[in-house]
Amino acid sequence: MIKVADLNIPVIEDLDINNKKVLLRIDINSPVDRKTGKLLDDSRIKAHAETVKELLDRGNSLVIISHQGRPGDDDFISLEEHSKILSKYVGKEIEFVDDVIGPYARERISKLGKGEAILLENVRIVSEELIEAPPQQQSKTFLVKKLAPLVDYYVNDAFATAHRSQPSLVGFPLVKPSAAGRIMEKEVSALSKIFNKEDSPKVFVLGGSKVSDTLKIIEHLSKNRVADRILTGGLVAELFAVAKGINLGKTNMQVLESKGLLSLVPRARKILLSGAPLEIPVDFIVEKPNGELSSEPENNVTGTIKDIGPTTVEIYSSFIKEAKVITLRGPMGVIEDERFRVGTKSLLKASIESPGYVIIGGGHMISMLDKDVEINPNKIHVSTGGGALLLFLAGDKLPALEALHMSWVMNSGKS
Ligand SMILES: Nc1ncnc2c1ncn2[C@@H]1O[C@H](COP(=O)(O)OP(=O)(O)O)[C@@H](O)[C@H]1O
Ligand SMILES: O=C(OP(=O)(O)O)[C@H](O)COP(=O)(O)O
Repeated sequence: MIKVADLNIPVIEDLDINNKKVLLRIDINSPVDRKTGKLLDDSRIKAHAETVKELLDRGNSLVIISHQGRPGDDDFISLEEHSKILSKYVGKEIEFVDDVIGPYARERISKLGKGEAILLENVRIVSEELIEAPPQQQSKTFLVKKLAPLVDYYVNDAFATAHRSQPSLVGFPLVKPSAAGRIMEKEVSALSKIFNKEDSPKVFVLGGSKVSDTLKIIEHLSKNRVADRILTGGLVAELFAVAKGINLGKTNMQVLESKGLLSLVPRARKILLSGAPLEIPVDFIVEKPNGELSSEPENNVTGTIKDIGPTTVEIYSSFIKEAKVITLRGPMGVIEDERFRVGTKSLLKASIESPGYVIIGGGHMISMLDKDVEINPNKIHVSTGGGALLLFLAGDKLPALEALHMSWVMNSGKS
């Protein structure tokens, strides 16, 4: 059992999950190469292989579900490649089933033999999965009603999606005995130990392109007085620069507009006015229309912003050096292009070389960690989560954890 604030979260031992048919929700959402459609990083797949192996060793058969990307985005792809990589890490074939709730998937699940494991297609091809709603409502979705009767238990290992109240995360615990998987258990236990409210200064490095999510995170970090400094990069920084009244030039405004981000300017302004401890870059690496790269100050940007600039790296690194805990999520630039990895890599290096404890989250940030960096657990925690990690650290109750608690209360009669 793990305890998170007033929640009791059952783990595999609490339910004695052996020789059963288990629906296992994992998060193997990974960065995708836009040109080839291939996966750029398999850290999450490797991490979840551990839970898969253990459940199989306990004699269970597994129906594995996950999402990848969001409909409409380049990385919204099939899980077929994931199944091959997962098979490699588990050391046993995890058959890919090209269906989620249709007759083919249900037939395959019904015939699943002892010790077998299958991975269903990207659960977000079922449109219900995109809707966030309370667990009671999610437990009545087609997804839950079609799959739940075919399994004995539900195990949620998807810490990285624990902040979403979607059917595959919060619907099943209300209708099946449920437990947290090993990754969920390890993340929650490790983060609760590492992250003390009293340790300061706490520095957060927040970049990337999930701007709306990051605004929510910043609001929570700020409201709960968790962050001493928030260093912004990526599209998050661009939005705050605009909110501050800085002219980033026509091209960058067009980029923000095309991604629907300009509607977030009033919210970003409110965050700034509320006194959030927020820093924005003083310079950027930009790409000119002729392909030339240059470093430009924040108040004289002419090209397309692709990374934070060298002066920003220097200033941010000095804040990192003074921090007791550094949490990084979301890259500083367009890291798919090698030329724009310098900002992100430099801040990662500064964090690892600093005396503070380092928490690294989010698929893109993790993919920038050099493979030869030694991960000493007394110094670094590499989380499988990004948004979920940050909201957890900000003191939010994650819906997936709340649903597991509800399941425990319903099935054990204990609170
Ligand atoms: N200045 C920028 N302009 C456009 N995209 C950016 C910029 N900086 C970062 N990005 C994009 O952010 C994406 C990663 O962000 P995100 O998905 O939020 O990270 P995470 O893996 O933590 O979820 C990358 O695809 C990267 O290209
Ligand atoms: O990659 C994820 O989140 P993250 O980018 O915050 O780490 C999770 O798979 C959740 O994906 P979502 O933000 O599309 O719900």
